[in-house]
Amino acid sequence: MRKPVIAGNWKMHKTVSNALGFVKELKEIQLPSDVETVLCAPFLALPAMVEETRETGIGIGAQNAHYEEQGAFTGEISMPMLQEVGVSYVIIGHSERRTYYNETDESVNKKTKAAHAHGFTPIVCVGEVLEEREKGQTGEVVTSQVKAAFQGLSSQEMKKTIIAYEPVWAIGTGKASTAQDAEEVCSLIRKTVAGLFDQSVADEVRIQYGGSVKPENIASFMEQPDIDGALVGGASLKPDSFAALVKAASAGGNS
Ligand SMILES: O=C(CO)COP(=O)(O)O
Repeated sequence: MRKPVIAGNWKMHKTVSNALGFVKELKEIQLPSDVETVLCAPFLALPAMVEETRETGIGIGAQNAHYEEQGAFTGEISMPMLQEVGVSYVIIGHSERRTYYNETDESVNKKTKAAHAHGFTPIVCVGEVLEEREKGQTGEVVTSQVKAAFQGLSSQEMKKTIIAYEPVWAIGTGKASTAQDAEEVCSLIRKTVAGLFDQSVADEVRIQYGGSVKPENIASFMEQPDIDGALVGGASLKPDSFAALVKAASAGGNS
């Protein structure tokens, strides 16, 4: 059984005090223990969030990191820096970073390896843009991103990696993929992992859907056999909405 994993990606939202206020409110809500719960926050908020979530079961993640340990990379943050403050997850290859910050399949691969080398759980994002979907290239695009991202990983590293399938046209648009279309791609991703490694690795790896996930539509995604959770932007910014997502992903449902 794969443990469902719900991760909030706050993107460039929340000051340190906003972030702490969120966590304090979230701690007042009883969250199910059968769902892995992660908050990926701006770098500045991470140390305080790690402290505030100790012994809560809530994991804290960064939204990016450099693959080099240190060096002349003005403005960047390295994995050892994140490791020291107690961060456990790192999002890699988000489409916004691929689009605006020149993230490539090659840098995604290097970052994924670096994340494992420092004991993080990477959340590696893949997904097609609208034009690729319209041309019927979704399968081809996503397969090639998966192959490039995980080249050279050990089976153990692959099993620990979380893959987030985020069709770019569904991000922040309010137009989520249908659950069936998302399942089709997530199933293809799992088959691709089986081809790169083996079936037992593919059976363990967790695949999230991301793109306009809300408390109202998350159940339809969680019902799919190859979807093990969600990576959520907008709907993760308020504690009650985020908690509703986590509860809906529990085997107990959202009742
Ligand atoms: O990009 C996303 C999560 O990484 C999805 O964002 P939205 O949930 O706001 O569509």
